[in-house]
Amino acid sequence: MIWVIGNVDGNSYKEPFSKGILARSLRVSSIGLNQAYEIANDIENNLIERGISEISVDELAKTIARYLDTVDSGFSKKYERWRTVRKSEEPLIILIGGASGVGTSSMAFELANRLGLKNIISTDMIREVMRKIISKELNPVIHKSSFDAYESIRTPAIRVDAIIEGFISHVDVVNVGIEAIIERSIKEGISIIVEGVHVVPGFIREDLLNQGNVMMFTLIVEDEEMHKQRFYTRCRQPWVKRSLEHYMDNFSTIRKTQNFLIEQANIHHNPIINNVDFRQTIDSMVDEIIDKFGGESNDGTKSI
Ligand SMILES: Nc1ncnc2c1ncn2[C@@H]1O[C@H](COP(=O)(O)OP(=O)(O)OP(=O)(O)O)[C@@H](O)[C@H]1O
Ligand SMILES: O=C(O)[C@@H](CO)OP(=O)(O)O
Repeated sequence: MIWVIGNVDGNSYKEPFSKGILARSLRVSSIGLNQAYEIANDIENNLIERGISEISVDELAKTIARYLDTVDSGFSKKYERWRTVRKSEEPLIILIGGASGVGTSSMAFELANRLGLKNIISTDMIREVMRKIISKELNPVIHKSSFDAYESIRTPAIRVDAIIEGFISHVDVVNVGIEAIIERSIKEGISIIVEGVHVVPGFIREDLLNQGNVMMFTLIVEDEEMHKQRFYTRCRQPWVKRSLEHYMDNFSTIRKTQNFLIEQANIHHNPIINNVDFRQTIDSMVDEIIDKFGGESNDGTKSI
């Protein structure tokens, strides 16, 4: 057996070498699952051939980077820069917003898998807790969907557009919960992905966004027909209880909320990703994260 020796706060620990853990850690470099397992297998065989029974985490990481370099220098650069992000003392907090149906929950799940993150929270769940605390009488808008919240605004719309007014009132309440999650994650050092329609650029406190490794993305689906299809695919799953009708009846207002999200993302210089191909979406998010927090690449450029 090969032992991997690590160090936490000056205390060393050892654990058995795991091909599964190694393979998963390679996924961040956009290496497919099969190739990642083949590489992990090769690296293990190489260690056995060299008669190594103990290896430090740093030495193992160097061995992996050297191996990846022989396959594709892009892989090794990405791998090493991701390690810089992982070694940061600050947790990674990724916020993924987007209008209903564009794929925030699906992409959060895929990204967590790619990065090996264990915590995902949906803003719909934060809202659900709030609905138990705040009565419909006190705050009717959060008891609606983000896109039809305008139907419950008590005071007449002050802004020109009632749909956006309703959306803002709805998001504003849930945002309090999002900020609490970010505060707690920073305080406890927990890396997390927060996803949902309530993640809107310009709403979350700047001082929180500037702390630690916080990164926000806005997902969109530019093509109307494709966006519509997403609701069909979601409702096709037998366990999904959301009614297709609710989203189809409100499709034009959902698109309006997407336009508002795009405007906000542009004003606040947040990355916008057109979520067409899921691999490309995840690759773009990973690249943006590594570019922002992974330091300079070896050749001095910021792009990967
Ligand atoms: N890049 C993609 N390619 C193909 N299908 C996708 C992609 N992203 C999401 N989908 C599919 O679109 C549907 C809607 O996605 P999802 O439920 O993740 O949206 P959402 O933004 O979380 O919606 P809501 O905010 O209303 O909960 C799902 O069936 C999902 O599998
Ligand atoms: O408010 C919304 O836009 C959606 C987001 O998922 O929630 P629900 O469909 O549960 O109303």
